[in-house]
Amino acid sequence: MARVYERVALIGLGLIAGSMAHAMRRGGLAGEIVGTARSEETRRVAEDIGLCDRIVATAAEAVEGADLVVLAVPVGAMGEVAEEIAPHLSPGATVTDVGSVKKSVIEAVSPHIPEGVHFIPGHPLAGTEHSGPRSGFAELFDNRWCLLVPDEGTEAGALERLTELWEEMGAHVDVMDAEHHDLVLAVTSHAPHLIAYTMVGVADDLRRVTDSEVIKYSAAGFRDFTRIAASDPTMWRDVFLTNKEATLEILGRFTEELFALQRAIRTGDGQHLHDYFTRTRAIRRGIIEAGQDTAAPDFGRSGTR
Ligand SMILES: NC(=O)c1ccc[n+]([C@@H]2O[C@H](COP(=O)([O-])OP(=O)(O)OC[C@H]3O[C@@H](n4cnc5c(N)ncnc54)[C@H](O)[C@@H]3O)[C@@H](O)[C@H]2O)c1
Ligand SMILES: O=C(O)C(=O)C[C@]1(C(=O)O)C=C[C@@H](O)C=C1
Repeated sequence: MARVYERVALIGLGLIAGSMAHAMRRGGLAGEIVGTARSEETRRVAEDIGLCDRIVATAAEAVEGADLVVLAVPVGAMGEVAEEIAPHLSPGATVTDVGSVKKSVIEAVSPHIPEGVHFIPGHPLAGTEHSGPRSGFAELFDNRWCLLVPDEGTEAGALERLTELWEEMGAHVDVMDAEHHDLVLAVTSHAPHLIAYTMVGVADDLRRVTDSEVIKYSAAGFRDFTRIAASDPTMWRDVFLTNKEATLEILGRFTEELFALQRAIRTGDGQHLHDYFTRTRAIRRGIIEAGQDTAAPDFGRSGTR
């Protein structure tokens, strides 16, 4: 047992906070885990399944005496939660978040952080399409990256302690600046989600138009799209609204490439298609060879809200 924090407050009790609760329990990393969620139903479910040591009604109450506060709500709600908890934070406490976008969360949260409290934004690169208090599991972060976004003023000791927590929860930790984070994630996560949402929408429209069985007989690749497109609508609405610039930049590039491939198909330019697919295949093989294919196993959990 390696206790890293005495009292951890989890604000928002969904997939990520729930998985953190399970992972902290697995490693004995927190003296006490206090949780809160906006909805009474979520708090009741969390209470029923014993997700935390204590469930309280408000975020203000949850952070009292906590040496770590984790904001695990949709990115669009981070600012209002930070404002609510600010007067109740203990001096010397660390506030972190797990939001999928970093620049906008920093802009929304930082102004509320009092003097003497450390704010170290974070983002575990691990998730599923499920959400809610029942969806979390201890293994979610095993062998996955967690990116931390300290600034020049971040106290080394506070960063070390948060790094230790994530490592003890199974993750590899890297440090990145917010702007770079948002661009990288636009490529690796945000644009792919939008493409999946679009592809499933197109198939659904087609089914209505032709009355064919597009979805019933969908092949494996499309099934993967439907998994991704089942992700939480509120979370993803907020991701696109807050990572607007980087996502639009990547979608612009994506559209250009798509047009080039479309043209190659129309003109019968097999060489272009073959070269393109050879290049992308090499990327996948490179990832496997470098041992970086750390996709988490599907534990088949279903989520409720
Ligand atoms: N799901 C993923 O794959 C994933 C991965 C990494 C990071 N994240 C990020 O983690 C955060 C939480 O995501 P999750 O998947 O755990 O979500 P979730 O939907 O499972 O849980 C979100 C929690 O926040 C609460 N909440 C929602 N709106 C709120 C508001 N306005 N004020 C207070 N509480 C509110 C909900 O009641 C719920 O308890 C998000 O910022 C998301 O971007 C998600
Ligand atoms: O596996 C999934 O379901 C995910 O989409 C997880 C995923 C990702 O894109 O990799 C989604 C959003 C996050 O911010 C981090 C991880």
